[in-house]
Amino acid sequence: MGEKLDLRVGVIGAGAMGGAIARGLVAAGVADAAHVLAADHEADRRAALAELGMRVFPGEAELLAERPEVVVLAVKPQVLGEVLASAAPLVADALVISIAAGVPLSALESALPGARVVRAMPNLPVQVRSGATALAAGTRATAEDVELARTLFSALGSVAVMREDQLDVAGAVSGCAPAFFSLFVDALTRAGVLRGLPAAAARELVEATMRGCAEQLLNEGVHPREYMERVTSPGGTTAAALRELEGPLVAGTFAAVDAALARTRELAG
Ligand SMILES: NC(=O)C1=CN([C@@H]2O[C@H](COP(=O)(O)OP(=O)(O)OC[C@H]3O[C@@H](n4cnc5c(N)ncnc54)[C@H](O)[C@@H]3O)[C@@H](O)[C@H]2O)C=CC1
Ligand SMILES: O=C(O)[C@@H]1CCC=N1
Repeated sequence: MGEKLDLRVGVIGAGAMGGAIARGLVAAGVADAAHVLAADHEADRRAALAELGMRVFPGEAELLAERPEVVVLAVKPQVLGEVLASAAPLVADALVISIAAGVPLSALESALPGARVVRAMPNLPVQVRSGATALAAGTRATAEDVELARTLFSALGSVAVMREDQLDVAGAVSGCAPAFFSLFVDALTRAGVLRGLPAAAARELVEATMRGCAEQLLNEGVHPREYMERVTSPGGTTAAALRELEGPLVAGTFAAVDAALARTRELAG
C-alpha cells in the first residue's frame, strides 16, 4: 500500500481510463474512496464508482464546485475543449492533470489561466495497476506538483517524468503498445490455427508465452536481443523464422510509431 494522500482527486470522464485511475488510487490505498470524486455523463459509469464509496457527479461543473485539489481530465480529446471552457473558472488553484492524447500543455495552460498543469500519458494496463505512464510538467507546475502526479500514477504502475516532446513519443510507444501487443498475439494465434492448432489451445499457448517472456525480461533485466539469442539454436527453427519476421516487424513498428506521432500532431492542431 502506498502513502495515503490527504487531498481530494476529481476525475472528469470515468470511462476506460478515468474509471481505472479512480479505482486504482483507491485500490492502492493512495486515496480514500470518499476523497475520490468522479464525473461522467453515463449513469452506469457513475453507479459503478459510487458503489465503491466514491462521490459521483453528472458533469464537470458539479464536480468542480467541490474544488478538489487535483483534477484529472480523462475525457476524449474531441470533447476536451468544452470541458476546459467550463472548468477554467473553477480550477485556478488546482493541479490539473490531463491524459488527453495530443492536447499540448500550451493549449491546456492557455485554456486554464492560473491552473498548474501536468500532462500524463498512461496506458490501458493501469486498469490492472500494471500500466506505464509518462508525465510532463507545464510551466506553472511546481516540483511538488510533479511529485504528486508521480505518486498518483505510481499507484497504477511505472512512471517516467520527461519533456513534453518525449511524452508524445511515449504515447506512440507505451500508450498504443497494448494494441500492438494484442495484434501480435492475435496474428501468432491465427498462424498457429492456419497450420492446424485448435484456436483455444493456440491462444492459451501464445498468451502464456507472452506472460512468461514479460516476467523474464522484467525480472532478470535481460536485454531483449540476448533473450532472443537464448531461444535461437544454431541452424534451428527460430533462426529460420526470425529471418522472415525481423524485417517486416521492425519496419512496420517504426512506421507505426511514426504514424501515431503524426496523428498526435494532427490532434494537437
Ligand atoms: N484508451 C487508452 O488506451 C488511452 C486513452 N488516453 C486518453 O484518455 C482519454 C479518455 O479515453 P478513454 O477512457 O479511452 O475514453 P472513454 O470514452 O472510455 O471515457 C471517456 C468518458 O468521458 C465521459 N464524458 C464525456 N464528456 C464528459 C463531461 N463533460 N463530463 C463528464 N464526463 C464526460 C464519457 O461519458 C466517457 O465515459 C482520452 O483523452 C484519450 O486520449 C490516454 C492514454 C491511453
Ligand atoms: O488511441 C489513442 O488516441 C489513445 C492514446 C494512446 C492510446 N490510446
